[in-house]
Amino acid sequence: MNNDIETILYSEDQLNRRMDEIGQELNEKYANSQPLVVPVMTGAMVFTSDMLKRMDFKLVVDPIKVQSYEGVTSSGKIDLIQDIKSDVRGQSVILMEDIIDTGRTLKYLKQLFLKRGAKSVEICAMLDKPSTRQVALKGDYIGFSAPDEFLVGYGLDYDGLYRNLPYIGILKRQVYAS
Ligand SMILES: O=P(O)(O)OC[C@H]1O[C@H](OP(=O)(O)OP(=O)(O)O)[C@H](O)[C@@H]1O
Ligand SMILES: Nc1nc2[nH]cnc2c(=O)[nH]1
Repeated sequence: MNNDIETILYSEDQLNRRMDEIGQELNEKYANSQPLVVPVMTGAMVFTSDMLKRMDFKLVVDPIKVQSYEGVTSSGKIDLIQDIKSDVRGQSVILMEDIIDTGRTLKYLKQLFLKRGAKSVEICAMLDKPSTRQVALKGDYIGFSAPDEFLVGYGLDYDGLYRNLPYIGILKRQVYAS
């Protein structure tokens, strides 16, 4: 285990097993449609690439990049850094995320796509922290309900680091308190 990690919360095996289940749900729901899958970069990169291998329906992938965190705190302001290329009018959109925390990022993106004319917008996230929600936002496909801790690994970063860990763990406080 990486030295900066306090505890592993979700092992690679647990993540894979849960993704198999979510994949089945998505395959049932989207069997006869062709959704636009939108990974919210950069955090959703690892989760999305693993989930895509479990999706057996026709789909198009078009990433979007937003940012709102400075260190371990939400700035409360969403910066749209790189937009999607597709026209979403009449499309079913699946937003892919590593984590829902305050809910601000996904609320902003869901509203943005609905305003642009998407037929539907669903949310698929590996983690959800319901206890830290600041705005009303519900995920449609959720891997795990997580505690109020700063988590890293499997796409989740602190200061750009730890995204490549194959598991999700709690970052030691001394790493970001120093
Ligand atoms: O529910 P919220 O409080 O809005 O938090 C969730 C967002 O925070 C992280 O992104 P971040 O802004 O750190 O950028 P990143 O994807 O590049 O890691 C994460 O990937 C989500 O997009
Ligand atoms: N790395 C990381 N990014 C986040 N963005 C919102 N919550 C979190 C979290 O717990 N960890």
